[in-house]
Amino acid sequence: MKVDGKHFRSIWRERDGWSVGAIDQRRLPHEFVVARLTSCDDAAVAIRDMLVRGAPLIGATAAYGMALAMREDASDAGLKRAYETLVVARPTAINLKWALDEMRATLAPIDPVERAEAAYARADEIVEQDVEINRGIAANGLALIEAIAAKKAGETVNVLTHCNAGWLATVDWGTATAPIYLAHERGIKIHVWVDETRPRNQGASLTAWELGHHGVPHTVIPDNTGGHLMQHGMVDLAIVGTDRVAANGDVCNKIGTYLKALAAHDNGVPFYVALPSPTIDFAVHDGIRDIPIEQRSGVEVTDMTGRTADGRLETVRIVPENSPVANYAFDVTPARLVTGLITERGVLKPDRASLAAAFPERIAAAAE
Ligand SMILES: CSC[C@@H](O)[C@@H](O)C(=O)COP(=O)(O)O
Repeated sequence: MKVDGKHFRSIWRERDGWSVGAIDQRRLPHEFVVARLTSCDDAAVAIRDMLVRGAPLIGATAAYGMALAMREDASDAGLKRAYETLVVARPTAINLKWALDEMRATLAPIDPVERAEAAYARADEIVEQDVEINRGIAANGLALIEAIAAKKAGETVNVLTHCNAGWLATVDWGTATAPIYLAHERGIKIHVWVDETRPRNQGASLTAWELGHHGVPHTVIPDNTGGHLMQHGMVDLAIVGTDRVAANGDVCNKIGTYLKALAAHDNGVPFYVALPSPTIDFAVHDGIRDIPIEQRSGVEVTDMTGRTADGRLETVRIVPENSPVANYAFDVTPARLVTGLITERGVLKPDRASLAAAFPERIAAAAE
């Protein structure tokens, strides 16, 4: 998508042909800084420390991490070590394991001397595939927005989103934002309520940044505002992303998503989840019981970083010194609260039969 008129992706191969460039998302919205990853360890740290984040981008970074690892050591032991280093970088987004499994399936059967080249080629494919998938999500989600716009006879369509499931969380377009960007391109009047998304504020710092730089009208709201807006008819639909969808349609996403789904249900607001097929985990049958929920450092809760009036970046503590804090990074929204799953193969009912019918090849792979 565009940053002040110039097209960017969140990750790319650098001109040298082997190192990997990525926007350092820890620095946004205050500074636009590009990081250069030159080793498998760089990729693992970038994922762990959230220089890159968002389920599809985590997968893409891991794929390039495997390619970087194959330059260092393409032996069977090197392949195993790279897989094991990267797969533990973050626990919840299944796209990480999906991308690593894809890479390993490509690399394990071939001669080590060919592995580095093959790894870059497969990683590039994963990256391009992500963009294509998101274009599909954009087209399928657009139909939902167009239907609401038609009912509202040209009045602005108000979409609520949580966290950042935008182009920064993928390679390009985003998942939840893909239909929004396409609707905006098609001239539909659209406005986005952006949940700030405590504690890391991905909504306030990333979604607001990318929508603003692409020219999409939006308003940042504190996380607890959504229910009020829905009660007053100010939200036409919610679209969120996801880090893992279980085979039964349960949706794991950034902490707070569940509360928004409850508020949407109570107010008759359609609640959609946008996802690329690599986010479906057919090996998990009950999302609430079995999806691992990442717990992150309490510092993300106790401290906040921002720009001071005189332009300095400063971190301040907002919690009393001795108060314990908890930082569950994700929650699971039960399938019954989800209106539909916007995928590259259409808008699906959030249930086992619909997911299985749309992605039969993924079921077969999960059973192997
Ligand atoms: C298209 S990204 C979907 C999700 O990954 C997104 O909504 C989210 O929860 C991101 O969490 P994060 O902790 O910032 O990686």
